[in-house]
Amino acid sequence: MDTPQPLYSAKSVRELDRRTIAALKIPSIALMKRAGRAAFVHLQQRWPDAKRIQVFCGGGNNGGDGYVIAALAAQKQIPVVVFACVEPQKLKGDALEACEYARREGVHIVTSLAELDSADGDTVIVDALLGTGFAGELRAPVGHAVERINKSMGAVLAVDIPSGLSADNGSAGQAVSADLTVTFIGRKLGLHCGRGPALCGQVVYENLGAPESLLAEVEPLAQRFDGASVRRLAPRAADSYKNQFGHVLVVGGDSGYGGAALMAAESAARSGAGLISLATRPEHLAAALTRCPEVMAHPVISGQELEPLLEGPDVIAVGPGLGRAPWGEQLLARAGRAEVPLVLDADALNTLAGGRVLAGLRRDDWVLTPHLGEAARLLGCDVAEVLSDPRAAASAIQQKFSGVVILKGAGTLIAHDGGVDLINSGNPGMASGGMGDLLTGIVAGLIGQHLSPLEAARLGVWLHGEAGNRAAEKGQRGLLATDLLPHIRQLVD
Ligand SMILES: NC(=O)C1=CN([C@@H]2O[C@H](COP(=O)(O)OP(=O)(O)OC[C@H]3O[C@@H](n4cnc5c(N)ncnc54)[C@H](O)[C@@H]3O)[C@@H](O)[C@H]2O)[C@@H](O)CC1
Ligand SMILES: [K+]
Repeated sequence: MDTPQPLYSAKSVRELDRRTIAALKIPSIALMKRAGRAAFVHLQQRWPDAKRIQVFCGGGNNGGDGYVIAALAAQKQIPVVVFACVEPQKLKGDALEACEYARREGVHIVTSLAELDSADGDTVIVDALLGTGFAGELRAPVGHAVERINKSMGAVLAVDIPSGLSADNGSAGQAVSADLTVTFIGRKLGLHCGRGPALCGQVVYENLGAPESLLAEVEPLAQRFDGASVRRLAPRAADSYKNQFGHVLVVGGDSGYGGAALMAAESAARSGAGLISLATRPEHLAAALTRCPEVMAHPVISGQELEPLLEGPDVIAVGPGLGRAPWGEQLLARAGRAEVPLVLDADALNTLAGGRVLAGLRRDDWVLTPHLGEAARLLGCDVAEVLSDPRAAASAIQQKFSGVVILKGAGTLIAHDGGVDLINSGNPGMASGGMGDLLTGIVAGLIGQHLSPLEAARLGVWLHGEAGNRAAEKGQRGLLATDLLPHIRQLVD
């Protein structure tokens, strides 16, 4: 199993920069030249036929990296022009030195956007306006440059981070939308959550020779897991029997929402759970048994009828299609007190947020799986606030309710009592109804197979996204949640 990758704040990366310079015993301009060279190598690999390069340079060291890139392009006889957002005579330190280097290589520098030709499809634009020094809202002159980059026809390489994106939390107002981001020294959390995945394009990490051991010296904001670093299920013994792999009960499916509960039940089954029960409205029974006869479907019309069904299972998933009517509230009130691990989703979360049911309950053995809207309700804030710092929001929900919190998104965050994890898997085709129900079923199915709630959350999130990627090979638009089911089965072993 690989170790997860640490993800840092801008402040921590600046600290890593300092430590790297000290450890390598090189002047800071030498590190800047390494950064520029690394970015330029990736530019040439990605766009070997680039006819011209426009470099947008800011007034700090991110701009300095840009001047180095421009110098290297000029050395290779590639037509290159720099737009200096901050006049060169105002530059200081390494950025000034890098600018002089570019000048010595004959790079043409302009200080007004009007002097810049419009970039066509053969142009590569280098965004070196703002890096880890960016804070607050984007100020005016930089905003015009960002607008110009985003409206142009050229491909865009962002140096270290797309300008305007927060390295700390992935929030962004006006920001560069890049095709490729080459990031240095420490991976920044903001590249991987919130708006980050949409703004960065492909992300490439270059450590610029920084010793690996340095990374452990600085506290990360989160750990990034992928298929190689999540704990997988152990192979099954030849003499296995079904009771060893957990009995999952799914509770949900009020009138009109029967499919949600059934999809959760079926995905728990495809994740390898030994036995699956479903407690749902009587009217959904026939459809459930037709679609998936392996599921033991029970009709429930009141909380009382659920009571005996709570005795058998090893894990209970509550919420898919539960609705917010008294029927769902009654079921949640009872299931929420069951003495086995729980997975709560959808209207179970909305009802929990309402505070009338399970008020004040904190459990170490439950997994809450909110999307942005549900997260906002759980915290009593609006979605914009969750988006402004998704990691902080996931942590705040975990602190309020305990257990494991999966905040779903392009970079899904998993908050637990040991910190925050992040997993990037999946694709925009998965923005369709039913996908969350599958995740709920998968996580419950994995807990049934003896992973801890946290391990099940990690593996479940990765597996769900990966199944989505495989299913999307035939196209993202029109991808249905049930299209993922065969892939879940292939990935779970
Ligand atoms: N420090 C180092 O050792 C290294 C730094 N490197 C580069 O340097 C970058 C960090 O450099 P700096 O710390 O100089 O910072 P940046 O260059 O990222 O940003 C500083 C500039 O941004 C402006 N700025 C800040 N907030 C703004 C806002 N809201 N609106 C408009 N302008 C704003 C500041 O006025 C200043 O001109 C990294 O991202 C990386 O690209 C690399 O060269 C590798 C080595
Ligand atoms: K940048």
